[in-house]
Amino acid sequence: MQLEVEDNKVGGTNTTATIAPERQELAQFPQDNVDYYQKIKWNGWGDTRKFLHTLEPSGTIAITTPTASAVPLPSLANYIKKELTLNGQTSNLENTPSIQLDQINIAAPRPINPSFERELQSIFTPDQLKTDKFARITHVYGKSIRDLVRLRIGQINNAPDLIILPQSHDEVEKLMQSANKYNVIVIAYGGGSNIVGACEPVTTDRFVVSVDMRRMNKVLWVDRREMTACIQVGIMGPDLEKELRKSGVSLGHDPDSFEFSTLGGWLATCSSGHQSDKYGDIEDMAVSFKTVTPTGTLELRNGARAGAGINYKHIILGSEGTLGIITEAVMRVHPLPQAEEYFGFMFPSFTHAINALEQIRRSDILPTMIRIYDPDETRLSFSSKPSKGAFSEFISSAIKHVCLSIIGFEGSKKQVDFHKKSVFDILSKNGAFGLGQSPGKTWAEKRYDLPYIRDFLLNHNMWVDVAETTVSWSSLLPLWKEAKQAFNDHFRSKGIPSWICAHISHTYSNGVCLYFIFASKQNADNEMTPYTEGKRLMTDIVLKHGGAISHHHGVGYEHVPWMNRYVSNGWINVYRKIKEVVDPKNICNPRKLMPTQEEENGQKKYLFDVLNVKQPKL
Ligand SMILES: Cc1cc2nc3c(=O)[nH]c(=O)nc-3n(C[C@H](O)[C@H](O)[C@H](O)COP(=O)(O)OP(=O)(O)OC[C@H]3O[C@@H](n4cnc5c(N)ncnc54)[C@H](O)[C@@H]3O)c2cc1C
Repeated sequence: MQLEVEDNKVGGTNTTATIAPERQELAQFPQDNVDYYQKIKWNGWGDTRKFLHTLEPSGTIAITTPTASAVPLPSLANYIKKELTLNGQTSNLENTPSIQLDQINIAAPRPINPSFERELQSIFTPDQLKTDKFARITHVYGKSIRDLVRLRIGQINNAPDLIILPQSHDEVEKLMQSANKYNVIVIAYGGGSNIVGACEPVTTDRFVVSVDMRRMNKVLWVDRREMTACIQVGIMGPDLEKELRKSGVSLGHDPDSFEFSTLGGWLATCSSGHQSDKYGDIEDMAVSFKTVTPTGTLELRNGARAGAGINYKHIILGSEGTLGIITEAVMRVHPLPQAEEYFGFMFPSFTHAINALEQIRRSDILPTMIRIYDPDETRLSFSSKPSKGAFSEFISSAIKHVCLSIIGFEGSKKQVDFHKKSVFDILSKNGAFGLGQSPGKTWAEKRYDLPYIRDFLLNHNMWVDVAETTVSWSSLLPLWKEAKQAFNDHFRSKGIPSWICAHISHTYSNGVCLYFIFASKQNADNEMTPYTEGKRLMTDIVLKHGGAISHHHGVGYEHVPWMNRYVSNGWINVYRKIKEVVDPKNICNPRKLMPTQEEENGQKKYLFDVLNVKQPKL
């Protein structure tokens, strides 16, 4: 490594001159002249090269990866058939393939204002401005079930007119000034991994630019004394960690979408990663950042904390691109852990597991991460394994109540040993049975793989979605029970099979993140109603139990109809006033995050209700 270290800082500000050769190479993205949006599945989750679940002629589901072809998952097909069953009948796995890209027609871009076009040409090189069909299709949606269904049937009504790939803060500033002058809508696009409709253009009357941030991918400096790093926020999770690790530090933010999301997206949606119990959620890691708004750039001071009025960073965190575009951020980092140990445990029931979790929280000696799966998710977890081990088979078929838990520890060896002892004592007092490090290791290796199953389900006439919330310890079990019962009752009473499971993935002194995954089959009319009904039901139940609309997925337009039940009107008005001041023409990602006045008065329908109500056959 040839890093230049001066005043505890590695690298220089806004320059690549002092950056090591390997970092310079990364800084010149795209290294292979291929932008990220070209490498990611346009109609599904993840990297086109990484994973494919296929149904073999034998009826077994197999998984194909770049290194191994068709590894069978012997229990998964049976699990899906059995669990998505009604009245004892076994569900079949019908084929419902996606449309091909070349079969999709989209409307031509709206005419561009010639003066705006001239200004763009003076700011950007031609390679940074894209209007081709592929670029427009890959920037219209995120990765929600509605998004994927619309892509798979070729329903693209409102693609952005132009995609811009800025490479510096200055370019974003010039773009924003120009867009504001010509009343052009600007939507920041990170990894596009949101599942709440947060990046979708939803107005039809103005020219729309999607600002793909992923070429802004440099770590500008690392300060090992203050343990902070200044980073361009278009960087994707793996590139960020790779760069930080060269300086012996890590951010410690590891969402399930880590491989395909950006630092800017994390900040703009208040994201949370697996290890939040130790390193905090993204808001705890963010020290300061620059936000380019239509009326100027908002900057924050660095520093450990300040009791000097409102904490301004919280006005931008979670604002989902509606107030401006974040370009660079100073983040807290931590030294690379000396020891990383992950373990599997089995609890006799979900209640035993929750009791243990609460006692661990109260002890203040926390693991880095702890995940508890309810019995349904435990069975899914065992049935999605490649090998048909006797133990896995036994668990996935016979056991009704046990719950798998994955518990991880990171830090110095001494710290890990100390934490392990305290946590293991609590676990054994609550009836947990140790499975050793093997399930923990498997979880750590495969932790980004589960979402690929969604593409398989869509290929076979099923849909799957998630709902997550932060709920108090006292409402946790009542919410879990009611949501599962109500979801299954709702669908089964209509003759539609359904399946729902849950896990707990982040803990706080006054609550936890409870995360549901639910699935059903398309109904006979092949419309989106089952999905919207399921989503509405789950969100209503979450609010009834005092849960947050979202612990980490954000609002977009999917959660807007519930916002005035979640925050008071006073706060909605405060947000609207801020928006009027920083974005008077409403060019930044309109109709997201908060209800408009017309939606609130009932003069306009919520996008949740009007977008995509009826779907043709998949
Ligand atoms: C399979 C799967 C698993 C997931 N797991 C997690 C998880 O564990 N934890 C979690 O927190 N989330 C998770 N998510 C949700 C999603 O990954 C997060 O919301 C993530 O933070 C979005 O980042 P992104 O870069 O993809 O942003 P995008 O989806 O591109 O954008 C999200 C919003 O942020 C805005 N935005 C993006 N970049 C900027 C910027 N530079 N300035 C201003 N606004 C910006 C966009 O306009 C949009 O409103 C998951 C999603 C999927 C599909």
